[in-house]
Amino acid sequence: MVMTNFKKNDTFEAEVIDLTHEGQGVVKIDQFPFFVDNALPGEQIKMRVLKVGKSYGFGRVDEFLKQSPSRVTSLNLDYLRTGIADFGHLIYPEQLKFKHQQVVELLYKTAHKPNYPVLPVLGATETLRYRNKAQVPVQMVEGQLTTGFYRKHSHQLVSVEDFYIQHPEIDAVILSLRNALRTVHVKAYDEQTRRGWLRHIVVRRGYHTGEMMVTLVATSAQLPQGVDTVLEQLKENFPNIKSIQLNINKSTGSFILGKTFKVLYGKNYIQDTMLGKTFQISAPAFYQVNTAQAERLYQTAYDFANLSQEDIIVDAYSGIGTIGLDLADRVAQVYGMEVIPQAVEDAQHNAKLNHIENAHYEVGTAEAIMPQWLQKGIKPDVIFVDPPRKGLDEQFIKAATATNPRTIVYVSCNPATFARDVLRFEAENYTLDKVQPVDLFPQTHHIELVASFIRN
Ligand SMILES: C[S@@+](CC[C@H](N)C(=O)[O-])C[C@H]1O[C@@H](n2cnc3c(N)ncnc32)[C@H](O)[C@@H]1O
Repeated sequence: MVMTNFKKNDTFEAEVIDLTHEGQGVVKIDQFPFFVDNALPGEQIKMRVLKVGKSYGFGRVDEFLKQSPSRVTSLNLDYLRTGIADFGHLIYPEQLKFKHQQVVELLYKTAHKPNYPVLPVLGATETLRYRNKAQVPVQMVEGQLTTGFYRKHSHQLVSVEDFYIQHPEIDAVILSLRNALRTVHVKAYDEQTRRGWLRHIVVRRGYHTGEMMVTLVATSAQLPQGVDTVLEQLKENFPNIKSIQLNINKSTGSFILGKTFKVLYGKNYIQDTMLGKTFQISAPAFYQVNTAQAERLYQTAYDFANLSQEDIIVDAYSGIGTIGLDLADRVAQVYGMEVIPQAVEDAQHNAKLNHIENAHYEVGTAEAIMPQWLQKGIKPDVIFVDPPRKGLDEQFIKAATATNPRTIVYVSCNPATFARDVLRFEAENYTLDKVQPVDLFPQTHHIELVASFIRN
């Protein structure tokens, strides 16, 4: 019988038998599972019970009795506590094995495909300091404006100066800004009292160009005294900064960005290149955070598509047009759709910037626009989809498959929703062909993949 009369602070000696997809160790005491931070499979630990629920509990490591040879012992544990690097305690080759196994298991459990031959994960060369974007919360800690990251599942700020997986110039801008804002006594927003001005600092940096954009997310358009001088100094110290913007977010919710942007310095975008094409990226638009690995991801997507010069292509969930514009020279026409209007403006501008005349982008949801294109008689040979974490909408899948493309190439940042969508494509007579995970997020539990479906 499963024993459930555990109490807080009970201690047990146990072996860690597994890892959850978010990087917690799994321990079973009398069949009852506990999830334990900073514990790796194969490790023997003395575990202290923190919390007990009906069917599982949480524990913490009081002492390691035996550590795993795959453990990174030098990791600053704040990176685990905040989730900045929730796999950072595991050596990189083991991270890749675990991510591969996760995709195999999801295809088995959700899509009923035992032992699917998922290709080995394309690992990154740069496994640290690779992120081209930071979104850093700001809070008053002991009376001082502080930048850092929230402790997992909370809004309690842990002060961080070295963000470990972000480009060092991004960290330097955040630190310099924090120090200067302290000198002019800017107050961070307080979620309880709803007072204070600054909520987040968002920094983007083009991987190939080095161009930087700094966005201050604040509660009002009125700059507190001294901020204009701080920003003047910042752009002098960091000549790579080409854009400084203010984003107004008055809400009480947890969305980082509000709807209104105001340019304080320079342009309302920065530029970067991907696979040799130039892209304008505006503040609200999506741009993959690991450019080097995203280039390998897109290259794999093109290889899976077997493109020919006569092909008509749909680039669904197109963002600023990266997937469609990088391949436009190799095909007849590209049609893209995307829900964020500024991203579509970027895509249209990016087509011009790269002298591309055969790419057309529309604002709207993929699930609304794909049925319209079906009605209009657009007949794509290949459809690329790159949805957010929630995956594809059923209405989109029905309309997309009804246009009868020979191949559908699916770029996914969430293997769980991808596995669900595999069943939906199979119901419409498309068979899963190749699955290639690509690690865009070293040191974290996130995994990206590209897959192809072939018409039966
Ligand atoms: C993972 S990003 C991919 C963007 C682009 N393909 C790239 O590689 O940079 C997903 C994109 O889908 C957009 N999006 C979210 N929901 C959408 C929907 N229902 N219809 C169309 N686009 C949507 C987001 O704004 C975002 O730009």
